[in-house]
Formats: sequence, structure tokens, C-alpha cells
Amino acid sequence: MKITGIELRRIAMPLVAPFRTSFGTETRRDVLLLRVVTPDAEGWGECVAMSQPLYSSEYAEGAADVLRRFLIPALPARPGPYAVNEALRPVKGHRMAKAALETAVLDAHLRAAGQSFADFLGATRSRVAAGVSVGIMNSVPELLDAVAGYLDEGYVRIKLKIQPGWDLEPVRAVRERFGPELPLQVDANAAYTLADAPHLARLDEFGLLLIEQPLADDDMVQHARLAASISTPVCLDESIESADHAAAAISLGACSVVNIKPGRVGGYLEARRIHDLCRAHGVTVWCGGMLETGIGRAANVALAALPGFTLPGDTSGSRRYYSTDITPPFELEDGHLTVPTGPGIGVEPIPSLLDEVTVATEWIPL
Ligand SMILES: CC(=O)N[C@@H](Cc1ccc2ccccc2c1)C(=O)O
Ligand SMILES: [Mg+2]
Repeated sequence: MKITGIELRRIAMPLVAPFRTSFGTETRRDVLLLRVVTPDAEGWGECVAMSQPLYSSEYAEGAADVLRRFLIPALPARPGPYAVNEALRPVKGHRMAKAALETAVLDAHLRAAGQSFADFLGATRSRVAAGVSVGIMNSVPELLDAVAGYLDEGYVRIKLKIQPGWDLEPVRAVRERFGPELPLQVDANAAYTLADAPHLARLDEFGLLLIEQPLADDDMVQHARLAASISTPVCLDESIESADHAAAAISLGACSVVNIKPGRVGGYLEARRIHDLCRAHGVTVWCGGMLETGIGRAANVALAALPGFTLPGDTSGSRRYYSTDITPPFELEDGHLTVPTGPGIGVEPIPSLLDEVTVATEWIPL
């Protein structure tokens, strides 16, 4: 499939409410979208990098630059879906940029072939359970109101962002208000150190599903030490950037759960490799989120329908983040999102809505 050219598009999406984590507060999502144009079909890919390198080292402008200078020029003229990763291998890192390019090429290929992402990846379900990530709030009452609202919407799992000074009290309050049965987990985004182990062990009384990335974003050894000293299962997010990382984490005992984010690991093919590896080792996986628009959300929902994704993911409805998504919105139905069945990712941006949020476009002919 010959690529005619690739469009880099920057869009700015206001968030319905500020989203606060241990690394900062976001009020708007600056997204880099890729559109791969071929004679047979167009494919879309969403780069999940934030506008600033706060979650990981990548950021949207940097991703656009590495795509423009190195990744797009490295593509063969007629790249098959499995050829992209190989062609980009000489470039070190930049996994979110690589993921966006691989996904857009894959989407074009699948649309031309009339095959859905879900079918291509090996999904076994037609809908996936939706969890929700709840930010750090100004007060416990405000947090409880937000959690009540999400439960009213039907979310089947609550994840609370935590950091030193906002951890035991909010978790205890949620447990006391919503009961011991509520599927509940926490995400520290690397806010703690091993010295906090005794403090983190105090979360054990709350019966959490997991504690996500409590320690440094590039660590496995200290997470293994922590995992041996607390009973709450440790889940890694930022630390796992490839199947090799997942294998190392499992062999070190650094985690018993993995949050799989296709953008973080370089694409959906690597994400499936991590799923397969974890499944072989009895390690639970779930699909994480990076506040994707409907473009990235569609592909994530297809991935989350693979058999090893046995915990609800951060595959929330569009309205969790955006009042108006650039695609037809993903809406919760009985706490689940329906897996798109159309060719490719199965959704397209609505041109008028896309234009409204577009900040810049750049056409790169091949
Ligand atoms: C849903 C969730 O908690 N996602 C990330 C953190 C995160 C938080 C805020 C973000 C803002 C802009 C772009 C990406 C972002 C990712 C996580 O699991 O660690
Ligand atoms: Mg996380």
C-alpha cells in the first residue's frame, strides 16, 4: 500500500474539568494526530504525548519533530503493518511518536482490507468494562461527590490519583462512603520513594485492587523491594515501555499487574506482545488511558477486548474528559464501552468538529 503523504495535525481540546495528578494539573489536552493517506484508504493515529514532558520524556512538539525529521523519512514506500516497527527501530526511544505512526499505517491498511482493529488484534469480547481515573481534589467532600457522580454514570472501577499528603485520608473516605466491595485502586505516578514503604503499607487495610507506579518512572528493582513489603498488588505503568521491560519486571517480581498503554510501549503490536507475555506468566493486564480523543480511544477499546485484559481499564467514556469529542462520542452502556466493529479503528473524526479544535496542520508528501 503506497503512502501518498502524511498529515501532522495539532489540536487543542479543553477538558471538562481540571485533571490533577502528582505531576501537575491539566486543563486542556494538546494532541498530535497523524493522518496517513494512501490511494485506497486513510488511516488515523493519535500520539498520546502530553504538551509537556511530565508523564514521560516525550512531548507533543518533540514527537512532531522526530516524526518529521527521522521517523516518516524512515518509512519504506509501501509499509505493511509489521514493517513499520522494523523500519523505525534504528531510532532510539520516541515510542509515543512511533506508536502514532504505526497505528495510522495499520489503520489505513485495515480500512483498505475491510478488517476491524478488534478482529486484527484478536479481541474476544464485543464490549469492555469501563473504569475511571479520578484526579487529586481540593477536599475529601469534593472527591466523594466526584466518585458518586462517576458511579452514577455506571463506572465499574474507581482509580484515585494519590501523592504524599493525599493518600490514606481520601482512600479511607471512599471506602467508608462506598463500602468494601467497590473495585478501587490508586495511581501515584511515581510520587513516592522506597523510604515511604511503611506508609504505603498502611494502604493494605483498604483491600485495593492495586497500587499503580508508586515509585520512580524508570524503576523496577525498588518496586520489587516494595512489592515484597506490602500486600496491595503493585502495578507498573511508566516503567513498562516494551515487552522486554515487562519480562524483566516479571522476572524481578517488580509487579503482579501491568497497565498497558499502546502509546507508551510503541504501538498496538508491542501492546499485544506484552499482553501475550503477561498472560503466559499469569500477570493481569488492563488498558490504561492518556486522555485520548475518540481516535485513540477506539483503538484502546479494541485492545482492551483481548482475553488477558481481565481488569477494567481507564477506557472511560468520551465525556469523562471532553464535552465534545472529535469523533462520535464513546458512551457508557451499563458500565461498558462497545468495541467498534467497522474497518480499521472503526471511527473517523467529524470534519467540522476537527476543524474547530485544529491549531495547525502540516502535510508531508512521501
Ligand atoms: C487516565 C490516567 O490517569 N492516565 C495517566 C496519567 C495522565 C494524567 C494526565 C494526563 C494529561 C494529559 C495527557 C495524559 C495524561 C496522563 C496514568 O494512568 O498515569
Ligand atoms: Mg498511571
